[in-house]
Amino acid sequence: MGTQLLFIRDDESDTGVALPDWLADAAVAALIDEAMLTPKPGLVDLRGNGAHDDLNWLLMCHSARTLRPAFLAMAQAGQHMRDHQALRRHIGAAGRDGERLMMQATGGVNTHRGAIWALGLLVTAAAQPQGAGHAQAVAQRAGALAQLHDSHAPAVTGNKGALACLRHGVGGARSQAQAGFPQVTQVALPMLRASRRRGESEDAARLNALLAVMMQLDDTCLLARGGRPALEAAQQGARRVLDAGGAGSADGQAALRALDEDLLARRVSPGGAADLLAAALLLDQIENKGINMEVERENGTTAV
Ligand SMILES: CC(C)(COP(=O)(O)OP(=O)(O)OC[C@H]1O[C@@H](n2cnc3c(N)ncnc32)[C@H](O[C@H]2O[C@H](COP(=O)(O)OP(=O)(O)OP(=O)(O)O)[C@@H](O)[C@H]2O)[C@@H]1O)[C@@H](O)C(=O)NCCC(=O)NCCS
Ligand SMILES: Nc1ncnc2[nH]cnc12
Repeated sequence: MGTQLLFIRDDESDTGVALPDWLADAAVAALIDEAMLTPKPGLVDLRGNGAHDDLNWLLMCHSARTLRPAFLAMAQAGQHMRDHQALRRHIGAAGRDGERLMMQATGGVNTHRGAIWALGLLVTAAAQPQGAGHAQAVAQRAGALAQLHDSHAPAVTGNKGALACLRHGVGGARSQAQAGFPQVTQVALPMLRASRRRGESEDAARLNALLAVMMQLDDTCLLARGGRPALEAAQQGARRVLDAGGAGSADGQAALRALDEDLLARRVSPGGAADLLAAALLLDQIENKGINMEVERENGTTAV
């Protein structure tokens, strides 16, 4: 039923919180939930810094909170700006401001560049008053925004992800967004929900969603640090965990430990897949809110 719902587009939702504020809080919460999910292969989690010398989960959470004003600015623009080209330029500037805030807050460590991009586009699209609020529709609108040219963006970023795209002939974060986040809507969310339906714990469901994305994603974090061998090791290792029963089973947990050890030995981590898990957790919150509102409408308790 959730996929048929229209999202409430008023400035004030049922809880009295303006929609852009709610979306900014939801984006920050999704990033914190991702950072704290444990045990993730190669990534920062509650156990430690994974394959990263300069990261830990407290820094990831601090970075996430620092990004709230950037997500709020993007959601507010999505709610009020009707000219899509102008909106694209506006959120591009807000995204670059967010990157500067992140770098200041972390002392120059890249904690969330990919997440600012993905979740920034999604909060903008979710706040747009035209169109439906279910995950697929929000991701498609976000993809349409990502396809628009931002005339103020630097032609070449020189970032490691962009270089990895050129060297290995993959699309990376930019293509994933421009395609409407298929790894989020067609892989992560279905796995999250299927695991929940099977009665698995929320952590196991989220880990399974991460692993499902890892199996297929052209993750430029892995490519930049470890080339094709690292990407293939991560993809095959993720498949082995899921084939063994996933993060909720004893065999799956053993395979997950082996994958973690392999990625740590290679000093690589699936940072792009982690960002897309956070994007899935954000869209999950958005759809749940739509569903709750529909229930309240049916009960006659919320005027829409
Ligand atoms: C279009 C942009 C994404 C620009 O990206 P660019 O091409 O310049 O490359 P990167 O910024 O390097 O890569 C993008 C990040 O996206 C994540 N990612 C990787 N692969 C994918 C994928 N296939 N799909 C989705 N997302 C992907 C990944 O981010 C995570 O990794 C980062 C940590 O990496 P790490 O290697 O540890 O850190 P580094 O410091 O880079 O290296 P070391 O020195 O430590 O080895 C972390 O950020 C995670 O989030 C990629 O890194 C976009 O950013 C852009 O154009 N922005 C401009 C503003 C804008 O237009 N915004 C629009 C509204 S938001
Ligand atoms: N948990 C995490 N560890 C390392 N890099 C990341 N990028 C996004 N989330 C991450």
